[in-house]
Amino acid sequence: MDVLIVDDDPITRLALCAALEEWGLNPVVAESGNRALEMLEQDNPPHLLILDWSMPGISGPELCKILRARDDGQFFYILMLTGKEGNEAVIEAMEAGADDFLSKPFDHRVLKVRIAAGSRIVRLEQTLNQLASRDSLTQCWNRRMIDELFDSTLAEARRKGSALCVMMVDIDHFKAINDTYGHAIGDTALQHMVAILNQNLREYDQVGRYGGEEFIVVLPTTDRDSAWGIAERVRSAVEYQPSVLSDGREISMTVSIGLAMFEPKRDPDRRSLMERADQALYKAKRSGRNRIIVAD
Ligand SMILES: Nc1nc2c(ncn2[C@@H]2O[C@H](COP(=O)(O)OP(=O)(O)OP(=O)(O)O)[C@@H](O)[C@H]2O)c(=O)[nH]1
Repeated sequence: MDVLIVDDDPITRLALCAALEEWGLNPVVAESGNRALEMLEQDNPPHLLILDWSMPGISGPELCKILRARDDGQFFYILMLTGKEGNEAVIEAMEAGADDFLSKPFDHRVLKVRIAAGSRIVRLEQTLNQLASRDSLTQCWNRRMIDELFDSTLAEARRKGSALCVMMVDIDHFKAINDTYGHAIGDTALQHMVAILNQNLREYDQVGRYGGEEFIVVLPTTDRDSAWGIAERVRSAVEYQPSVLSDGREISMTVSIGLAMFEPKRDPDRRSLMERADQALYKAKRSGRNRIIVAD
């Protein structure tokens, strides 16, 4: 687990780094509150912080308040490690948003158990986050999360004037797979389908499970032609890569795809774009399945 040490004193930073490494953690350092803030705004920041109180620029308590006021849903466990001591300092630090408080000089064994307690809370929070945002069968985003990601991707496309496409992907005659092989094998087929999607999409494309066998894929910075290419790659991969069971049986599937491109004047929000993708999917189903239809 990454642990961010925020301290302006190089000796303390070195000592903390050595201790954390010894305890199997991965220290990351910032020499000021301002630098820490920059680092915490990047992707995948550390979620466990050891924070000094008095530093040039943003102080420890100020940094706590800034992080607690953010509404990006990121969780940080903050241990304030400071030369200050006494109840007043504890109260001030924890009112600012610190989760724990330790005075310098500190006993290494006490820091170790406090960090262990913080790690447990960070892991618990990560588990909760995973449960709340992922579909438990396929591990792609669940409906609530993909809606949220879709909204923010759409807002960004509108702001930057960049392209955005969405595809609704639905397995053809999935009921027949369940009826023929049973529900458990139907589940395996759904997992296979998501694996194929992940293999054929880019890192920044987002896949969500929208209903039983219906998936939505949000394709940022993608124009209609590129989106068509991606959709065709997915469609043919599903057709030609059957799900192989442990006993060697192969479950063949096909998918129908409805594709729609974001048009700022026409699409005030996610719903109208999805409706067009949905209508295109419906046409794909009605006109024979195993095909892609692009919305008008
Ligand atoms: N195994 C499994 N089946 C599911 C799950 N969720 C939904 N289903 C099944 O998915 C099937 C969807 O069937 P329909 O909506 O009739 O669609 P279809 O058979 O795929 O037919 P078309 O979409 O018209 O090609 C139903 O039989 C549901 O029971 C799931 O999590 N696991």
